Amino acid sequence: MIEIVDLVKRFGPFTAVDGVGFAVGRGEVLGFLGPNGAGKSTTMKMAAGFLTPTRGRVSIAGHDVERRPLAAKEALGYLPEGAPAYGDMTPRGFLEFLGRVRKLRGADLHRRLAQVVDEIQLDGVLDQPIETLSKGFKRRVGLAGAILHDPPCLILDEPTDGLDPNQKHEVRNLIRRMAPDKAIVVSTHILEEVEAVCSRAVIIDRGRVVADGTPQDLVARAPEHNAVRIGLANAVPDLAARLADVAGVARVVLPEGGRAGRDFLVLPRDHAPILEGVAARLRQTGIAIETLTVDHGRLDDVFRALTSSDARRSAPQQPETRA
Ligand SMILES: Nc1ncnc2c1ncn2[C@@H]1O[C@H](COP(=O)(O)OP(=O)(O)OP(=O)(O)O)[C@@H](O)[C@H]1O
Repeated sequence: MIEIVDLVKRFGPFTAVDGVGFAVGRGEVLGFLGPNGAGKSTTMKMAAGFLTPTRGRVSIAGHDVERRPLAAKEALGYLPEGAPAYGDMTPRGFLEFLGRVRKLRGADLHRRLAQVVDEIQLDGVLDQPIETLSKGFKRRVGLAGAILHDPPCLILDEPTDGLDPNQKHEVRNLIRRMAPDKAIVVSTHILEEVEAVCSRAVIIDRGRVVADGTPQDLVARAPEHNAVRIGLANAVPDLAARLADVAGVARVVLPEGGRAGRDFLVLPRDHAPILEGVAARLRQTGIAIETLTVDHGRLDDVFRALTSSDARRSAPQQPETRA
């Protein structure tokens, strides 16, 4: 439904987007991630037909954005960065205007408007000039405008930016509700949002795709994926040495904020599952265990490993303190 092929954007000598490509099918919510300045908004502007690519092409619901711009835009709802709107209009006037641009008329327009206003909870501010609304409400007006014509494809640039936690939750629920019959791209800096609503994540760094997979696939690349955390009732200073030769164990370190001699982080070699071996060795030693858990890894560790320049020069490190 949304197909982006080898997209490049140069501003003078600077390459902001450098060969980005991915496709999003119906029912998929793709989280588009990257650090500040990575090229997310520039990619989304090109995908929505608001910026001409230096190279590459985009198709929306089968329509080439450059060759069939009207058909492509009819099939697309786009929430740009900052959601620009006419400040002196009210949300009601603005959304009615957008609805008419989108060819909605009469009862259809009013039915759809009522539905969207209810979904995005805009009733309280419908008749207040947009320029007097809080940042969160302005963002919600933009989101209402993007989904008003119920398009099959959505590109949402940081849809929860500026919203309070309750509203963030509501907007994520709305995206989940819309997901089964739409193709959706959502850019965000909030990694928990990706795990909450996205079926797939693409990470870009300096204009290039550096990862593309399900959130679970990406988490499995975290340095601590399948590591085992041990908490002991009493200190056993030589436990690290006793675990060092368990099959698959790379090293044993003191976890961040851990208690020396009582807390241990056992890191596997190549994410090997080591829980059983570690547990068997602990049973043999007869040590009293307070807690024993497997780490699944965190998306933000993966994000940092793939996108920060320091991390790219060397493999992600655990704190150097030996347990
Ligand atoms: N019109 C422009 N002229 C020159 N450089 C631009 C222009 N638009 C964007 N850039 C540059 O392109 C790079 C990518 O910007 P972009 O806004 O796409 O990043 P982003 O990933 O959306 O960042 P953020 O997370 O901060 O919103 C940045 O270095 C930005 O300064």
